[in-house]
Amino acid sequence: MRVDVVSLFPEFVAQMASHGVVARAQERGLLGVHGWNPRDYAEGNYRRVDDRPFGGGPGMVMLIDPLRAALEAARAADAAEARVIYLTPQGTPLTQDKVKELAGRSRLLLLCGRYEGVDERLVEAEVDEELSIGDYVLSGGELAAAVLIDAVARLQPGALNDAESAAQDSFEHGLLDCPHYTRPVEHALGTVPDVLLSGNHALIDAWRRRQALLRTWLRRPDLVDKAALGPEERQWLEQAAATSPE
Ligand SMILES: CN(C)c1ccccc1CNc1ccc(C(N)=O)cn1
Repeated sequence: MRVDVVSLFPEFVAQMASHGVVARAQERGLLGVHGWNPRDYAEGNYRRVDDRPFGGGPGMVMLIDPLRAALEAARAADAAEARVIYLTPQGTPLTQDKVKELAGRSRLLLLCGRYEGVDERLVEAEVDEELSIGDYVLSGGELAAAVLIDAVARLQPGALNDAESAAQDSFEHGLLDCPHYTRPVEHALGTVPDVLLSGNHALIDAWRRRQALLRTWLRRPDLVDKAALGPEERQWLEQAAATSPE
């Protein structure tokens, strides 16, 4: 998968892509991340990339032409068609299902806004979809782009080894993850649930699934409704709900 990022701080995203799973995915040729700075395409000796908003008000708006030129340069760098995504608080909330859909594409072009955002005419002409990583405001779209890059990188076949993909699996089924424990067994902070020391993997898997279900039910009931629970899991939850102190 190729990801091009249009940003006034391309080194920001390149930095994030040079660590951990994303860096390894790049080393394995599973992913390529490329930055494009609109300032490199800005005219005039001040190389303006923003200007004051029509209608007045505080802040600045990103100019169309430097962004458009950066987008065109990014498109021209590879023959594959790119899905153009604008990261913005006004976007559709990003979910794991959307991440899975995007991870299957061959090319993404991420537009990162700064200031008060981008001239709407550029958005209408160039953007395929607007996505938000959550209901909060950041000083730029770069962090949101980094989140999206990380999430799609993990889903590239060959990006994760078996242990890491286990961590991925929990949310894959729309549930929260179960608790995790490691050495030592005895600690001032407490002990480890016996079942995890039993070596009985059927029991351990059942315990983990129930813990994930219980946590999801307690912390994110909205996810329980969406998760495709088996009849036995739904029945178990009803029992837990009946006995839970809540
Ligand atoms: C400067 N702002 C407010 C802005 C305004 C319009 C577009 C982009 C930005 C960049 N900021 C962002 C971007 C994304 C998210 C998110 N929730 O995905 C939060 N903030």
